[in-house]
Amino acid sequence: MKVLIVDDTNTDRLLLKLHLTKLGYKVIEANNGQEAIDQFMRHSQDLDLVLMDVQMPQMDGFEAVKAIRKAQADQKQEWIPVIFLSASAEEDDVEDGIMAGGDDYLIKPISQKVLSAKMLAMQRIADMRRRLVESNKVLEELASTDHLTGVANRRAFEVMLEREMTLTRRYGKHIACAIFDLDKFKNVNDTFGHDGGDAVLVDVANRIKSILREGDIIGRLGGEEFGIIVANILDEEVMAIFERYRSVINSHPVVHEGREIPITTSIGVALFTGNKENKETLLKRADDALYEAKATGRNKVIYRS
Ligand SMILES: Nc1nc2c(ncn2[C@@H]2O[C@H](COP(=O)(O)OP(=O)(O)OP(=O)(O)O)[C@@H](O)[C@H]2O)c(=O)[nH]1
Repeated sequence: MKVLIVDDTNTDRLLLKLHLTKLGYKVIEANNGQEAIDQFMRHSQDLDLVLMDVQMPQMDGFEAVKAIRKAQADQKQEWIPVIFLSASAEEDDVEDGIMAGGDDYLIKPISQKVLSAKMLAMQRIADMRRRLVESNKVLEELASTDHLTGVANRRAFEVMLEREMTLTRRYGKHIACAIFDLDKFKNVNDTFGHDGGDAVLVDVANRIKSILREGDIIGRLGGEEFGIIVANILDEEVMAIFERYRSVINSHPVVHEGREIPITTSIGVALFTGNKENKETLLKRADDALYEAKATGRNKVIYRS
């Protein structure tokens, strides 16, 4: 557990540090309110607890914690517990401390026994918080991943598309948004079973990933449909890039349980150049191009600039 000790009195700070280091905690220090804010911001990723003196010149502990809580909220950071340390045992001060964003309030001189017990309680909270952050990460990943192919699902793909469109509007580099739809996929399922169909979807996702440039994005939009975003693309490159994708998919059959499954895809592409268009209309243009590819024979790329 990593602890930030804030105290303007050197001896108090060093005694606390000595005690906590002996108990096995990692300690960082600050000797005034502003330094506490700076240290907090610098270490917020792995800090577990702040022990904050209240009476300090210039900026007192309450003010420092208020500023820390505000910065934390602005940057959507996790809550890190704060214990105030004060010589004042006034009830109003305890209340002010909690209102300022503290989680506990200890009265100086602090008994080592009480401090050790409080540290143990804070350790439990820190462990719980860490587990929560981990599970949130896993949940977030599950909520944004297609479970069959492991690529982004439609929701996550659309979020990334929106972000890429914002970047295009800001920096002017164009993006291509494409929809891939496997041809006659119903036949694949009918002939090779649902497992065969699933194996094709996984293989196709892997083939796309194998030639995806860094920074480009793949998602499964649903069924046998994938979305691709190619960033920083020039108008004259579009056809060659997507012909390459088409050929990596139809170059050789997918092998499932010893049987070969031939596969082709139709691709509709639309270019986004930073105009007022939104993601729905961009996807619609790609979808219209895809419809044209399907209607005019499949296994081809149709591009709408
Ligand atoms: N195996 C498998 N099949 C799926 C999955 N999701 C959708 N499908 C199937 O994909 C097929 C899509 O068929 P259609 O929309 O008729 O299109 P298609 O046969 O690919 O024909 P075209 O798109 O016109 O070339 C349906 O049979 C769906 O059941 C999936 O996760 N796994």
